[in-house]
Formats: sequence, structure tokens, C-alpha cells
Amino acid sequence: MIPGGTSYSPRRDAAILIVDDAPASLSVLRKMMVEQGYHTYIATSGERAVQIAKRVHPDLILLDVVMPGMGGLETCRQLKANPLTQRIPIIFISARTETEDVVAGFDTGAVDYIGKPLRMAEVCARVRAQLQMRIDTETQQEQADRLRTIVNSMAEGLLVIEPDGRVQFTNPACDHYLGYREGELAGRTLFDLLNPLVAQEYLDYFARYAADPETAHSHGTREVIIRHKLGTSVCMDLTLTPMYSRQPLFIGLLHDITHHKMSEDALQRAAMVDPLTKIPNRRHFDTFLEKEWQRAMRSGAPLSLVVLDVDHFKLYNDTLGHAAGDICLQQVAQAINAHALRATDLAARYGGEEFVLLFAETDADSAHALAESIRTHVEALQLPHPRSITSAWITVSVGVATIYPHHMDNTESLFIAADQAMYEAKENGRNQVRATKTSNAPIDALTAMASH
Ligand SMILES: Nc1nc2c(ncn2[C@@H]2O[C@H](COP(=O)(O)OP(=O)(O)OP(=O)(O)O)[C@@H](O)[C@H]2O)c(=O)[nH]1
Repeated sequence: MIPGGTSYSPRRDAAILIVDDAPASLSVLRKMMVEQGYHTYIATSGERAVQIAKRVHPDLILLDVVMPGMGGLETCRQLKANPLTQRIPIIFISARTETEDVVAGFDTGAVDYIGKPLRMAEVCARVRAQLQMRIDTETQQEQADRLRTIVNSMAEGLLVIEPDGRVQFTNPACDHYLGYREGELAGRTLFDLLNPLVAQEYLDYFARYAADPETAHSHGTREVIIRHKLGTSVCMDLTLTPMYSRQPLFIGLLHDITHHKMSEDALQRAAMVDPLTKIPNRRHFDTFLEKEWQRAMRSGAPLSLVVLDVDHFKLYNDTLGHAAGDICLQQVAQAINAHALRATDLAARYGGEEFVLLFAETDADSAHALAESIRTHVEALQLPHPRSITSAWITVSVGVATIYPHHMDNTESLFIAADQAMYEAKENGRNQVRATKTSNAPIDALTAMASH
């Protein structure tokens, strides 16, 4: 939009307002303009000229300087003072051609000054030149307006950054994303917005670009954490493109990916949870075990693994149906999960009707006690198992292994030991806890324990 709210578009049949109190010169000028294909309006006084100009917005005004009443200079002043008419180019036409007359004409805002007697070809050429200039200016203005509208209404945040990392311009979306008022970010540096290491990386890139624009090209898109004005962090994609005008500048486009990030996190969390029982899955457990194993190797603390398998679960499914089996697994899972109380404990569904628990910094005795507690908890749920030969209720067989992690060993050996103990529990009548010793355990921690 042009200031004043009026927008123009280039016109072939330009409209020209001719202002002259002398009917003879008025009619000569008019005839000439009409012959050139222009549309004409005429006014015989300054006052009338102002009225017509406000109403019809001509593309050009040919204005006589000496008129009774309001003269040409005053008419020009009034037209330039009014936002509706101030952009209309005015050419003075006058027999007064002293230097001070011409200077006064230009000083009031005229674009040209033609002396009488008129040389018609010259008048036409000057009119044509002014109309062409007006069209060029309007085209540039329209392009600038269009660009401004795009920049102001785009959803992406836009920053123009100077080679020293200073922000030169931001659009409303950028201000909004980062919590700033209009213009408030201008003058701040990348160090106000980004982690210092990341900001420095950008500055290094700017320097590389300044040294050799050919090889630096585009910096591409990267995920950045930007400091919101309130101190919180906003996760965004920042696409940086160099632009060379009078000096190198960098255009940053910010795309908000907070929501995308949140769903990515949710997906990541979902990938770690067993969908049926809502407790951690095998993948989560394996990662956790690996981490705790490394930690225990450094600290020298014992690591205990408990493996649980629901007894006669095939029979349970066959008797009560798969759906009942699912509900049963959910209840058993909750009972087991209730025993993973510390940050270094983790219960998981390892597959089918098999569950595992890791107790870090837990020796064999404590692990055994915990396993026994879980076994009684499951039995106490009193989930009827009508055809079980072990118990009237759902029960679990539990194997426990404790190890002092060592770089010669791996998590596999811990699993083998716990599984072996669990199979012993099955073979010995189910619904019981068995523990097995691992080869590298210190003597005082050897835990060949059988219970129940
Ligand atoms: N309802 C249900 N059943 C499952 C699920 N995953 C595995 N199972 C069943 O669990 C049963 C496991 O049976 P088996 O491995 O033969 O062992 P079991 O019947 O529990 O007998 P023991 O382990 O010897 O006491 C199979 O029938 C599987 O179909 C599940 O997500 N839902």
C-alpha cells in the first residue's frame, strides 16, 4: 500500500489535468494532449484544480504559474500537502522563466518547469518522460509493497543477519516465535539467541562466505534451539541463505518444529513401551541394561537380573480365551512393575508371557528377596487359573542372577544365568524363585541360592 491508502497501476491512457486561466492556452494544450492519446481534465483556477485532482487522481498535472486567485505555486503546495494528491507529478507551465521562478517551482515540489512560448514537441516529450518515470516508480513501489506483504504475512520467521552476526531485520512471525515486539530484535546478535558454540559456527560460516562466496554457497537447514525472550527454549529449523546486495547479508528462515518435536518425542517414547501392558518393552530394557552394565563396570557394584515366566499360560489362554490372557498379562505386568521402585530398577515385558527386571546396585540376597516378593504379589492377585496343576491362581516361575560386570563378560551371560535359574524353577514345580551364580562373581557374592 502506498501511504495514504491509494494504489495505482500503470495506465496507457494516462489522465492529465491541465490548469490555466487563459482559455486559449488551455485549449491548445488540451488539443495536443488529446492528440497524444491522453485523457484530459481542465481547470481554470487553482481552487478548482485541487478539487478535481482529489476526485480523479490524474497521472500528471500541467499547471500554469500565474493565475488570478490562488496562483500555481500555492496550488502546487496544497496538492503536495494532501496525501491524496501529493504523489501526482506536476509540471509548471509559465511565461515567467527567470531562474528564481524556475527554482521556486521546483522548490514547491514540481517535477519540471516548461517556459512559454511552448514548443509543442518539447512539451509532449517532457510529459511522456514524466509519465514513464511515474510508471517505473509505481511498478517498483508495487513490487516492494507485494514483497512487504509476503514478508509480513508469511508463517515462517524471517531474519536478515549482517556478517558480524547482528540482526538487521525480523518479520512479525519471527518476533512472535521468539516473544519480541516489532523491531526489538534489530541490533541484537546471534549470541543473544543461540548457544554460543552454535552462534560461533554461524559466524565462522559468514567469514568463510565473505572470503570466498563461490565455495560457501548455502548453509542449508539445521535444527537449532533458540532462546525465547522469556528465557525458554524454542526448537526450530533454521535455513540460512547468503544474499549479496551492497554488502553480504544472510537470510534466516525459521520454521517452528516444536509440535513436530513433541510428536517425535511421543513416538520415541511409544517405541519404548509395550503396547499391551504399558510397561517398558524389550528394546527399552536392553538399552537400560547396557547402560547399567557399563555403570556397574565402573563402580564395581553388583547387577541383578530377574526373569519371570507365567506358569501354564498356554493352558490359561486355551481355557479362558486369548482376551482373558491379555488382561491377565496386564495385571501381572502391573504387579511386577510395582517392584521397580528406584531409578536404577527397570521392569519390562520381554516377550509373550515373559517379564524381566533389572536391579542395579543390588546384591544376590536383596535380589532374591525382591524376586520372592514379586512372586507372592502375583500369587496374591488371585487370578483364577481353573486348570493349572500348580495352583488355583496365576503364578510365576522366577529366575535370579547376580553379576559383578567385568569387561570379559557381557549382558548375555547374565541372561543365560537368570534363564537357567528360571527353568530350574519350572522344573522344580513352578511358582518359585531360583537363583544361579555367575562365573565372575566375587567369592563373597556367589549366590547359588535356592529357595521356597
Ligand atoms: N493372551 C496372550 N497370550 C500370549 C501373549 N503372548 C504370548 N502368549 C501365549 O503365552 C503362551 C506361552 O506358552 P508356553 O511358552 O507354552 O508356556 P506356558 O503355557 O506358560 O507353560 P510354562 O511356561 O511351562 O509354565 C502361548 O500360548 C502364547 O500364545 C499375549 O500377548 N497375549
